[in-house]
Amino acid sequence: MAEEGSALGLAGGLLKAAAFAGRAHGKQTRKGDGTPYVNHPIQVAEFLTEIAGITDLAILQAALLHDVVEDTSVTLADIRAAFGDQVAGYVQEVSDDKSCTRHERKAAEIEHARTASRGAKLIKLADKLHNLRSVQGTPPASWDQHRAHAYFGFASEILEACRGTNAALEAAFEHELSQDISVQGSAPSPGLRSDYVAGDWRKHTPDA
Ligand SMILES: Nc1nc2c(ncn2[C@@H]2O[C@H](COP(=O)(O)OP(=O)(O)O)[C@@H](OP(=O)(O)OP(=O)(O)O)[C@H]2O)c(=O)[nH]1
Repeated sequence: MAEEGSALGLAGGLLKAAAFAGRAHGKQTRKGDGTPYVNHPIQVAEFLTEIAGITDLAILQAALLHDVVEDTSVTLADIRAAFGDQVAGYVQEVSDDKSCTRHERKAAEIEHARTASRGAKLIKLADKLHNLRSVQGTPPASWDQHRAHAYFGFASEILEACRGTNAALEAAFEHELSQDISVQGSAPSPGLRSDYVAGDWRKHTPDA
């Protein structure tokens, strides 16, 4: 078996988590472009290496697995058994409670981000950065311009909650927030509205 920390050990650890996530997400697709859902956690892990310069295997594995407990039948105990306590801990930190309403869940997500570990904050930032790019490229079909602006506002609150974690990732996030969006033929306007006030995301995000 490859030694942990060796190049082969790191590659093996990453591939093990990617394969696990692929099996767990199965035929799930992204809401916007209908591509396999697993593309999202893979992209999140890539942002962490490419933009943030992260090489910590546990953080990268948790990025690959970050939606598995929230969105599939896999449990934290399964993650712990396959990847250990540290990875399971990060996944727990970034998993939302799907039994709550959408407003409760999103408010809790912002609140938890403030006190999350550095690893969990890195994953949150990369996760929302990819979602922002998805909204710009192919937003979920049911979203209008207001809903897209609401998501950018919500994401900006996640950014503020995670400030001071990684300068390059935060700069990429800020850049994304300032980019124009145009949904369903609306006139392009900066994703994060200049008059956005904390909590405004609730106005155009249905609670259920
Ligand atoms: N922007 C975008 N989002 C998509 C797409 N496909 C699935 N999603 C998921 O939809 C969520 C945003 O939709 P909302 O209506 O605000 O939230 P909800 O699905 O959790 O109720 C994101 O969750 P999240 O909690 O913000 O992030 P995550 O941790 O679940 O990834 C994201 O994961 C897509 O193509 N584009």
